Amino acid sequence: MTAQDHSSPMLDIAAARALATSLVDPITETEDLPLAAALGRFCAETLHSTLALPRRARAAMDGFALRLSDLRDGQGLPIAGTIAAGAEAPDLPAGACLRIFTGALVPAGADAVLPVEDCTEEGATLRLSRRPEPGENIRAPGSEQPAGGVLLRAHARIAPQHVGLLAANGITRLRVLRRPRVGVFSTGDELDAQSPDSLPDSNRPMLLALAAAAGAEVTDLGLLPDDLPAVTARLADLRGQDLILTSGAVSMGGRDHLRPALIAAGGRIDGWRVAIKPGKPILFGELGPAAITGLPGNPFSAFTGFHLFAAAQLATLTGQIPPLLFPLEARAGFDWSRKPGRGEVFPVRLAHGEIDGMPVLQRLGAGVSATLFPLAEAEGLAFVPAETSRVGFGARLRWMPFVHRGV
Ligand SMILES: Nc1nc2c(c(=O)[nH]1)N[C@H]1C(S)=C(S)[C@@H](COP(=O)(O)OP(=O)(O)OC[C@H]3O[C@@H](n4cnc5c(N)ncnc54)[C@H](O)[C@@H]3O)O[C@H]1N2
Ligand code: MOO
Repeated sequence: MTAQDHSSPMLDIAAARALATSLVDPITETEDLPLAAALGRFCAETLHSTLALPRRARAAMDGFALRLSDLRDGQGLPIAGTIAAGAEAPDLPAGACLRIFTGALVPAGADAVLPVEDCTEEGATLRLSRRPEPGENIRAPGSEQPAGGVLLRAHARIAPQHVGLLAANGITRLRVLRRPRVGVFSTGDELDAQSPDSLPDSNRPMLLALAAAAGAEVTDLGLLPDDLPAVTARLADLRGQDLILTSGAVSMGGRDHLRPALIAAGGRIDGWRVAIKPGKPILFGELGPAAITGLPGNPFSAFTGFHLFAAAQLATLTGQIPPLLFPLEARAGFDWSRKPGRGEVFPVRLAHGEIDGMPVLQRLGAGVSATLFPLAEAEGLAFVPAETSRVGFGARLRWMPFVHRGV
């Protein structure tokens, strides 16, 4: 595709996602890390448990370990002692019971632990208010985790619960993928602090933050000016990124230099423009070994473009299948008439209450892509298909909450 090609048809969302992800390859380089440094990283290999847990029978409640065959109706049991936490348990003496605490080793010979709530102590004698079931409140060896079970699959993102599970299995180091390297440019002389009517650059810090939250090692590549030779030279010099994100300069205007600069710098344009609102002017390309995704300049369009396409590229880089878009169902807590023609993404938050057992979403903002203000209170993004002309109160909606997957 050339930089002048304004007539090529717009991609639909699925085709654009497929194209975007086809431009990146899963990372294969790995590094070895201590468990404490692995949060948010992607596991390089499937980890299996080497132990069945618990290794030995342990009490599930504070109470008394006893042998069911010692119980006689109406008779108590002498309390022969206490099993201290962390201590080796003595054998259970014949005809007696032992005081035991949650997690302590069950003494050999005991086949139930009766909780303190179900007995009373009369001096050194235990009175039982009921007969326990065989095995009651005993965590049997291997009952919680099999040996050889999967602890963490290759490419899973390491979340706090994985840190706990691996620690419980005595794993203190693990092999993770190197982070995807993402460089972010913004474009436009109006963002230069020296210009007379300068605007704050919101997209670059936001895209750096989005990529970092998705697990990338991010590099701030700065601001590209509205000058074709200068943009070309900056792109031609670029090394060491897996994915380059830009915002702005990708539409039709005379200052929209990204496409010609990418070609002049030796790159390729693989796709341009997606049938979606907002975010139509978006570019998918390559620059040397890196993919380059040119997001629109309007800040909300850059934000949605990241969620729809760049997030899928990052998932692919880390060996994952990109998650489904808008996987959850909810009901509209608003009535909205719109112009059909393009699928539309808009910010939402959860309203109080439910309709037919489903969460209710409130639409935020007025569909203006130049502002991030509606995101102040947003909890996710919802989607309506191209043909929809009205979303009535209570209508079904698809949406995706903002979550940093797996962490
Ligand atoms: N004739 C046409 N004009 C426009 C079209 C079109 O199809 N034909 N598309 C419109 C749409 S939709 C969008 S979105 C914008 C996107 O254009 P660009 O990607 O080329 O973005 P810019 O023109 O560079 O900037 C647009 C807007 O966003 C502001 N901006 C840019 N970068 C940042 C940043 N890092 N932080 C904050 N704000 C930023 C910029 O100042 C402009 O206001 O084009 C429409 N026009
Ligand atoms: O599609 Mo633009 O991205 O409307 O704002």
